[in-house]
Amino acid sequence: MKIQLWSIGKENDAYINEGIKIFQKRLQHYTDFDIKLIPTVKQAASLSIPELKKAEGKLVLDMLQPADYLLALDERGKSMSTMQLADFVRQRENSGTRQLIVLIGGAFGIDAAVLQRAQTTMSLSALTFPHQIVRLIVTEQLYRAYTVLNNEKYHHQ
Ligand SMILES: C[S@@+](CC[C@H](N)C(=O)[O-])C[C@H]1O[C@@H](n2cnc3c(N)ncnc32)[C@H](O)[C@@H]1O
Repeated sequence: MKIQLWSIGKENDAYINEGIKIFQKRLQHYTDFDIKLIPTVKQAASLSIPELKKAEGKLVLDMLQPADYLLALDERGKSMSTMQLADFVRQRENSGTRQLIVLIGGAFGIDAAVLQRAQTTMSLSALTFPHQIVRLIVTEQLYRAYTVLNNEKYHHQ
């Protein structure tokens, strides 16, 4: 299964990038994993927040393939333990999902139309994190999930 982490927003600051690269490299031992940063829409400054969310949502919806499984990250979503995340990944692999898209929203979150398209919406906690930090957490948690699925020590040491 290919996993793509899509994130609306700018390049990572160097200190975040360093961490992401470490876990991205480790995760790539287990699965085909890639990160795509989606720049916000050009006219962002002239849009209201709902208009901006809708425009960003349209960008994402246009990029998705019908068979893609969409896991949206939203603080109001379903919370999962690491073991539940590992189970989720296993289920996706067993169900023949070819591409799992993990989506991180922009500064104002993910538009309702995209949340509706998502098969699963996951919360990392009730706290709001900056999207760059979410990129790092998700990359590490996916790596952690794969170490669980492969009976590696990382999660239990
Ligand atoms: C700065 S946050 C946007 C917060 C926005 N005000 C909202 O209410 O959704 C940017 C993105 O990071 C992700 N994010 C931040 N905190 C999160 C959390 N606790 N759980 C899951 N995703 C989170 C979400 O994808 C969110 O769209």
